[in-house]
Amino acid sequence: MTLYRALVVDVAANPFTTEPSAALRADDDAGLLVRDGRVVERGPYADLRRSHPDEDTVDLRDGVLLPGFVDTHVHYPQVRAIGGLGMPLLDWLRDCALPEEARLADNAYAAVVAEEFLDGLVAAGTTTALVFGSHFADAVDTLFTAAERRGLRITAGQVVSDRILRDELLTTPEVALSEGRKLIERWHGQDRLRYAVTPRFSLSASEPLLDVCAELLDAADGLFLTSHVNENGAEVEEVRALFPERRHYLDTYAHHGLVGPRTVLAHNVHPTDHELDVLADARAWVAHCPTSNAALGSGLFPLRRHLERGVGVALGSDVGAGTGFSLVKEGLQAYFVQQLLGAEGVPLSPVHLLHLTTRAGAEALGLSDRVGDLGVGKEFDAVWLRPAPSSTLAVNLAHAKDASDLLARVFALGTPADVAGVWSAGRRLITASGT
Ligand SMILES: O=c1[nH]c(=O)c2nc[nH]c2[nH]1
Ligand SMILES: [Zn+2]
Repeated sequence: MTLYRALVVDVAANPFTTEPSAALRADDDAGLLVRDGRVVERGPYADLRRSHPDEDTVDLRDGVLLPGFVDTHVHYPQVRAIGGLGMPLLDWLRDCALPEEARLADNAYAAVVAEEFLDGLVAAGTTTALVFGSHFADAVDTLFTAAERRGLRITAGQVVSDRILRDELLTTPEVALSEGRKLIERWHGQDRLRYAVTPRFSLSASEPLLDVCAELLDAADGLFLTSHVNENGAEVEEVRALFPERRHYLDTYAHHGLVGPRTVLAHNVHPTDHELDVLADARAWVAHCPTSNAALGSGLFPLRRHLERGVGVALGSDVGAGTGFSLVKEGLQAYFVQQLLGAEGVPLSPVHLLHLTTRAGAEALGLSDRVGDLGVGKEFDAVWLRPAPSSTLAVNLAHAKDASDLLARVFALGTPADVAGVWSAGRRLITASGT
């Protein structure tokens, strides 16, 4: 067993339904006793030390210990495609993302990209992610192999499309079914890995391919479905033209039985009220990706309408349209967007931001009994933020008046450079750069 000593800050209840100050749990000089990767006791360090005098202590008092971040939407083959600014979605896909994604046909290339991608997650303090895979089955296999080696909690799948994209990225319903089945058999439920059926978006998926997605979703218990929806005005119009019989964009998925409690759809910047009702009834989740939405000019996310209609929302970095792996940055950008919406926005407190970056993601991924906070019984997935001495963040942390104020300063100023340690199920993770 190991005893961790730190200022521990996490969220113990949903601040959208509980008073944020009551949802916040902040323990100064706390002890977390970890056995077999799980938190088995939490309390004042002095008490735990007294009752466990022989356990090793890891002293993390310099800085703050948070639950590992949960990224509910991030693209593995786009780690080298970050920073393509100045283009709307469909141009960005054509000129920036898809040429890079095509390179993963070479599995040696994919193996290097997989390590860069996982390094990016870990360096940003992300320990759990729902990952958009590659169009190439071998590259997806490579990602799972690398994630298993590191002990990260990854849900991912092969991206499938059979129209509109460049030829190398297209499959057929028959091939998608057979490759998907093999990947599910090999990886779903293996260690901390699970499979997500992943039509890229209905713009690039025919009705027969969406039928195959439904068939794959039935191939094992606990499979996830992830895709994109309602991201950009031109995209929504094109989907409408391609699916004249469907009521709206969401219906292109719902019609095939693809919208349920293990569905996570990215963006949803432009939903109709009926789509929000369908999502809420299905208990499906939306991955809000605020830096991506700003970078591509997709729009300002209507969080208030999602909350009022009962749709669950978590956060995604959406690398590479998003501007990096940091969920701290996504949290800050989510806050900015709601501020910019004025009376239509939801004023987000620092507790909301920590909730959106940790607990909400765990819930979206059906993992809230295991990760998302650092309570007793949860796995020790944690990120230790320790800013460089006399950095602006260090100065601000030293002058925070309470835990909520400290979180506000973390979200305003924190970057991956402040991540000094990351643990996944009690195991310390190391990146290529030595985090
Ligand atoms: O932000 C996005 N990134 C993508 O890679 C993508 N593909 C379809 N729709 C998308 N949106
Ligand atoms: Zn995306």
